[in-house]
Amino acid sequence: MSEIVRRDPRREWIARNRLHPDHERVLAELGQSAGHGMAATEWMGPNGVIRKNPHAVGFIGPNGIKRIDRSGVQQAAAAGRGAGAGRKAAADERRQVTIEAPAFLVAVVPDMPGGRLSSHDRDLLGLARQLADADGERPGAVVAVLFGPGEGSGEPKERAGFGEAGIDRLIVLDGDDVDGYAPEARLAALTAVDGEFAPRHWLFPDSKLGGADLGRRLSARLGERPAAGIWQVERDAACALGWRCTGRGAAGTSDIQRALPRVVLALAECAEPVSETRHAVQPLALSQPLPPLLGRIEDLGQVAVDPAGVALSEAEFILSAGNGVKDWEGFHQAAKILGATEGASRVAVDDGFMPRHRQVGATGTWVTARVYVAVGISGAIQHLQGIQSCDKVVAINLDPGCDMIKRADLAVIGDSASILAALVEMVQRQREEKRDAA
Ligand SMILES: Cc1cc2nc3c(=O)[nH]c(=O)nc-3n(C[C@H](O)[C@H](O)[C@H](O)COP(=O)(O)OP(=O)(O)OC[C@H]3O[C@@H](n4cnc5c(N)ncnc54)[C@H](O)[C@@H]3O)c2cc1C
Repeated sequence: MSEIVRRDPRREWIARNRLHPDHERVLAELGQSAGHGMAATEWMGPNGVIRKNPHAVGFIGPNGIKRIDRSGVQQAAAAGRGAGAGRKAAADERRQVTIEAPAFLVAVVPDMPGGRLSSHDRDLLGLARQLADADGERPGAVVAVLFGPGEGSGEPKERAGFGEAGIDRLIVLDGDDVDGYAPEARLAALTAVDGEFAPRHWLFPDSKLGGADLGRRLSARLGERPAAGIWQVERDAACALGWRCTGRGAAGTSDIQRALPRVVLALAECAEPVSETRHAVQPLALSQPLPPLLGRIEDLGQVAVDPAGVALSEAEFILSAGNGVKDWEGFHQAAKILGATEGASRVAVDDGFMPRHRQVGATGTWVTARVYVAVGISGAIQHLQGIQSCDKVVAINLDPGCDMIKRADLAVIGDSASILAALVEMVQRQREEKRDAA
């Protein structure tokens, strides 16, 4: 047999094409995968020369600047999309960690928008783990403090991923008092937690969803000067708690370094979310029930807004139209019935079907919706860049091989007009049944 190494141009092409469904498998076969579904940044080529894969490091951020991918979501998702079984196996491979007698506690108060951990919450839990696990001899435990329905009312489905997010202990503070917008009651509840468990650190997401406000209130109550806008935490023996932090200051124009205080308000991407361990999520409870509080704020509930008036960058649910939409009346009707904000591909905008401010993508708006439904959009790289922060992507398309289907978490193959019509009919029927039942 000849010793000559034969090249396979097709496999090499797949190895270069990150969107190809077999990309991860072929990378692994060629020894260019770092395992756990992520592309390696460096490997040795057939002639002994070290090769670098510049694409494996980071992604383009919302402001167009290349960022380090701290979330691991893109790579994990890319790996998982091609092989659902692979993703399950990766999840099962996580090391189980139970911290029986923690040396200290790190408390995290996640925003939980829509009742689920957001990516910002997961970054924060990653930061909490960094602080808790720094001393292998005397590890701390990460305790998440949630406001919401108690354990007695059943385990919500969303809590299933808490262990994977890095939570060792869970305190659920429930009751009508802390429900909805109730900063006074929530502050009183957190003060009670502080009094009883005295966590070494309190971590809040520095976000407009509640964390920024609550964190500042708790700092004032505890008499601690908080560190806000934190994006990096590093060990520093010279600091009182052994850590130094860097945060955005001066209206976001410069970085400020200081010793890490007890109360920390951290930005998204402050740390990598937990990816290798699964934690115990043991329930913790206050020994005393929360005292009744005479609140001065009354939450009158949420105000319904017209989704059509919501800016794309703030929309949680987007129905986006591309060149594959032919029935525009049906599309607008579907967006109205589903309560979705409308988006569009550049082609739909250039063709005059949608206004320019509805364009999603590199030269349009970078969106962060929890659900993004792409109707008749092929998934050009410029469009995919604009939706990389979306939680769940649903694609409706005739072409099962298009890039949007590869990116999607759920794909529906078929004609956009008939699928949207069927969806509208189903939603309307369900609403009528609910009305009849009421
Ligand atoms: C510098 C530059 C910047 C750009 N910036 C952006 C940007 O910000 N945003 C952006 O979107 N694009 C941008 N583009 C354009 C981008 O490259 C693509 O051309 C564009 O996104 C394609 O739009 P589309 O997917 O709607 O259309 P197409 O590529 O034509 O895809 C139409 C899709 O609809 C499907 N389809 C057809 N009929 C049906 C049917 N009846 N039912 C269901 N599916 C159907 C097809 O299978 C296909 O997948 C940019 C391009 C350049 C060069």
